[in-house]
Amino acid sequence: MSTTVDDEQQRWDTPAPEQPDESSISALRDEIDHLDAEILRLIKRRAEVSREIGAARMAEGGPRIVYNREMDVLARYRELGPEGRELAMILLRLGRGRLGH
Ligand SMILES: C=C(O[C@@H]1C=C(C(=O)O)C=C[C@H]1O)C(=O)O
Repeated sequence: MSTTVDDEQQRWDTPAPEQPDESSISALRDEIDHLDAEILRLIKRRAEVSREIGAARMAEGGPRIVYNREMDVLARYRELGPEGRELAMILLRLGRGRLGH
């Protein structure tokens, strides 16, 4: 494909997209690392609480799963789209089994 004079002109006229510089990328990565640590902590705690409730309920002869509560959890993550549903399903699964195994 050959370039025309107009293409060349366009290239000069179009501002380069804003690129974060190295130091802002590094700061943003630090924020991601911090967020991941927090998310992991919260996920572990959620699984713990969920298993505690499940164990208490089963000790009283109740069911392991309460579907209407699980539907509420799925609805909560709906704003994230299909991935939100997957995420909610994973959170529910983590509350049932051994964490991370
Ligand atoms: C934690 C509970 O037990 C189970 C786990 C749930 C959860 O992890 O959110 C929701 C419903 C139940 O299937 C509960 O009943 O609230």
